[in-house]
Amino acid sequence: MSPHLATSSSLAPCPHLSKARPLLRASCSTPAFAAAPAIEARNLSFSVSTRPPGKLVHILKNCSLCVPPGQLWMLLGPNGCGKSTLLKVLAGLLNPSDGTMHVNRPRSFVFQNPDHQVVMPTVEADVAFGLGKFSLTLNEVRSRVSKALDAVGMLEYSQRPIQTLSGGQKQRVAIAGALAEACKVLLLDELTTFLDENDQIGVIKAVKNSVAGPGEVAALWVTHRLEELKYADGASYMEDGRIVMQGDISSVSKFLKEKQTWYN
Ligand SMILES: Nc1ncnc2c1ncn2[C@@H]1O[C@H](COP(=O)(O)OP(=O)(O)OP(=O)(O)O)[C@@H](O)[C@H]1O
Repeated sequence: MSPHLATSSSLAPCPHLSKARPLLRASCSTPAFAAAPAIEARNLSFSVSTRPPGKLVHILKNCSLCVPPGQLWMLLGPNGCGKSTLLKVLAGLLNPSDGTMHVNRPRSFVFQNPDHQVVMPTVEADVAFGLGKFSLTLNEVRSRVSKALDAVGMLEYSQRPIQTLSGGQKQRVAIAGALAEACKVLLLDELTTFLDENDQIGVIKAVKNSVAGPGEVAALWVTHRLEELKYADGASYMEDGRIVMQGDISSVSKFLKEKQTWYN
């Protein structure tokens, strides 16, 4: 399942963005995106064919987005609008039916349920788990594990049994595992859904710290929670399979506030 790779570095503006709405600042052709984007999608569509009578269901419709390296972007939208599907397409877990994309490698997908991503008995062993495929010395493994755990604020937990961790701490260990493998893109699917407020903030801060580090990591974070928007560098808002608005946080927040006013 290899995704289509785009060769161009510019993004066409989203065709579904109303001209009356705030400026689309996620276009890779704007000066803010002078660096090559870490994630670039152009007019991605994804459809599935249902069982008899074989109707084609269009889940993603011409989605374009752009995330620069070293930034955290959020993907927002109501239930069922296609956020997780878009993330899975970007992760290479689903093949788009149309459109092109480029995602820096290695890329890591972190799932919603914290218990689905930790596999080893201790924190340190879990973060080191994926490093077996590289030819690293023991010292190199230790160094990568320590740096990754430090980035997510979990260094002091390195010897802890995994089952003693909270959900958010498990998420942070999963992110550390990706960082230890020098991942360039983190695709994060509603990580905070099952977490209490403390754990939620701990995970967001861990992701912020990961993208702020020297590795030029980019993160795309799917969420329902508007209060998480303030931690992001930018956001895309989806409805019914389309990205209808994207840009910096103040533009997206203003757009969402106006939208609430329209509905109330
Ligand atoms: N394999 C599939 N076959 C049919 N419909 C699907 C399939 N996968 C997803 N869908 C539908 O596509 C839509 C988008 O699903 P998706 O999980 O991407 O939305 P979402 O925005 O992440 O939702 P939520 O916020 O509730 O997690 C939903 O209506 C879902 O039922």
